[in-house]
Amino acid sequence: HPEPVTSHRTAPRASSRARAMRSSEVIGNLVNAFDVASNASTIAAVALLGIFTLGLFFILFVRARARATLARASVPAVTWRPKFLWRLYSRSARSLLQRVEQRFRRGDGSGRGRRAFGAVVGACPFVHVGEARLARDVLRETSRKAPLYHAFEAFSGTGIFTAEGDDWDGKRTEVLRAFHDVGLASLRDRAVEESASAVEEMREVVERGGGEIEARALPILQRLALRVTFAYLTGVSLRRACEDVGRERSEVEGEYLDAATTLRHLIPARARSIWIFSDLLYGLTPVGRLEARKIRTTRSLSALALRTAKEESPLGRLRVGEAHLREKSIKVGKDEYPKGLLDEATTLLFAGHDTQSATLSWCLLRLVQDVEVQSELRASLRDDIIEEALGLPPSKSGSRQRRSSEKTTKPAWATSAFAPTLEAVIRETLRLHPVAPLVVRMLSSDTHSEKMTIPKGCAVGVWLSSVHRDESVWERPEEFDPKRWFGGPAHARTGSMGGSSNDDDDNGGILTPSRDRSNALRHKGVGYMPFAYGPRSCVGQHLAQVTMRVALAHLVHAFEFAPSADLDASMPSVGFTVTPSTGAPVRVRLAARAPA
Ligand code: HEM
Repeated sequence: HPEPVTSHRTAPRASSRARAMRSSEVIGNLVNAFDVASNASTIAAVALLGIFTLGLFFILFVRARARATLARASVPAVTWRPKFLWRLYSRSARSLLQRVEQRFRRGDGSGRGRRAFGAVVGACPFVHVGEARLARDVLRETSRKAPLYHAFEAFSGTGIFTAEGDDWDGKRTEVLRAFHDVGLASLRDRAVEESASAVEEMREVVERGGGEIEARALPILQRLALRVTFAYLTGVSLRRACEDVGRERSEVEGEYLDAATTLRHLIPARARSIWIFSDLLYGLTPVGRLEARKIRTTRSLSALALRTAKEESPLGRLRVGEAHLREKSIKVGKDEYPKGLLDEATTLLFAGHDTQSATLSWCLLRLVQDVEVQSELRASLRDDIIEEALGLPPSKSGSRQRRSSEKTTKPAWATSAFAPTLEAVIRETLRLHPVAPLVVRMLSSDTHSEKMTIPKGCAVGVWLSSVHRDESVWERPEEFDPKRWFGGPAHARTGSMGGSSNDDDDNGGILTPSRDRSNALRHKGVGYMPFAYGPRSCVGQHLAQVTMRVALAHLVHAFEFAPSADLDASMPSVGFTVTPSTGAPVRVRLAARAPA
C-alpha cells in the first residue's frame, strides 16, 4: 500500500494553518465587503436624508405659502387633520353639519359676524363659507371645482359632475339641450305612472297590515326615484328594460341601490381622508377594491340605460352628440360603450335618484313632526285641477269633467305657483335639508364681498346647509315653517326675499300665471340655494321639482304619516348626500276620505 500523503500526526497541523489562512482571507474579504457596503449604505442614507430634508422643506414651503394665502382672506384658521378612511366610513360622520354650523356661529371673535373659517388642507388654502351673500359671490365667480372632486372621478369619470374646462362646457350644453328638447311632459307622465304604482303597492301592504304599518320610507323612495329617472332618461320603463335582458326589476334595482349606498359613503369619506393623495395605494386597500366592485355594479345599470334608450329620450340624444363621443370606448360585460356617454349615464342616474329620494324622505320626516302642515298640504291637494294636473285620483266624484275644460294649455304643474302649499313644503324641506350640503370651488381670481376678500388659489367650500341658516337672512332659521314662503316680511328678514313672485326663477322659463295671485309665493332670494348657484349649479333642478311635486302629492293624498318609535329617525348620515341615518322610519295609514 502507498504511504499516505500526510501522516496521521502532521495532517491536523497543516490543515489548521490553512484554515487559519482561509478564515483570515474570509474575514478580510468580509471587512472589504463591509467597507464597500457601508460606504454604499452611508451614501444611500445621506441621499435619503437629503431627499427627506428637501421634501420636508418643500412641504413646509408650500404649507407656509398656503397659510399666507389664507391669511390674506383674514378668516380664523383651524387645523386640518387627515382621517383614516375606515374610521370615517364606519362611523359615517353623523354630526358633521351641526359641528360646521356651530363653528360658523362662533365666528372669528371679532364681533363682525363673519360666517367663514379657513384651514390648510394638504397644501391647499381652504376657506369654509356659511354666509349667504359671500356664498353667492363665490359660486357666481367660478366654474372650477376643487381637487377634492378627484375622489369622485373613478365613479362619475368625465360626466359633467367631474369634467372640467371645455370638455365640461360642451357636455353641459349637450345635456341641457337634451333635457330642453325632450321637455318636462314625459317626465311628469313617468312620475305619475311610477308614483301611482308605488302608492298601490304600499296600499296593499297597509291593508294587509291591518290598516297601519311601520315602514322605512327611504328605500321605497329610492326605488321610486330610480324608476322615474331611468324611465325619463331612456324613454323606457325600468321594468321593460329588465324584461328585455331577461332579468327581474327588483333584483337589478336591489343590486344597484346596494352599490350606490356604499358609494354614497365611501367616495366622500375618501375625499376627506389621506387616501385622496394616491389612487394606486388606495386601489390596493380593501376599501379601494370594494369601491371598484361597486362602481362596476352601477355601470351595468348605465349600460342597460344606454342600450335601451330611445332616440327621442335624453340619453338617445346624447348618443348622437359630439361632446360625449370623443373618448375611447370601454367594455361593460360583452358590449362596448363610448366612455363619455357611459360616465354621463352613471352621473345622471345617480344624481337623479339619490338626491330626490333623500329630499322626499326628509320631507316625510318633517311632515310627521308637524301634523298641521301635513293636513293642510293634503287638503290643498284635494282640488280637482291640481288632482288632474298631478295625475291624482279624484277625491270628489263628478267635479273633474266640469272643471277640466278650464285646463290651461301650458304645463301649469311645472310652475311653483300652481300648487303653492305643495311648493312651500318642498322649498322649506330643501332649505333645512339641502341634501348635497357642501360644494367646493377653486377661485381663479380674487373674490370680493362686502365683508372680505378671498384670494385666488383658495379652495372655497360653500356649506349650503349653513347658508340656509344664516341669521342675517333667515328669521328662526331652525324652524320648519312652510308659511314663511307666503305673505309679508314677518317670516324672513328684510332683503332676504323680495316681494311676492310668480316669476319662477326655477321653472326653466315655463311661465304660467297663478290661479290665485293672493296666494303667490315669495322670491327665493339670496339665502336659498339647495341646487347651488352659478355656472355649476344643478342641471337637473327643473326635473327634480316636477318629480318631487308629483311623488309627494301622490303619497300625501293617499296616506297619513305619523312618527315611528325610532328616536334616531331624524339623525342625519352624511355621505355623498345627507340621508336619514335609519332610513326614515314612519308609521303609515290610509288617509281619511275628503269630506263630501
Ligand atoms: C332634490 C334634488 C336635487 C338636489 C338637491 C341637487 C343638488 C345639486 C347640487 C347642490 C349640485 C352642485 C354640486 C357641486 O357642485 O358639488 C348639483 C349638481 C348636479 N346635479 Fe343636482 N340636485 C338634485 C337633482 C338632480 C337631478 C334630478 C339630476 C339629473 C337627473 C341632477 C344632476 C346634477 C348634475 C349632473 C350636477 C353637476 C352639474 C355640473 O357640475 O355642471 N341633480 N345638484
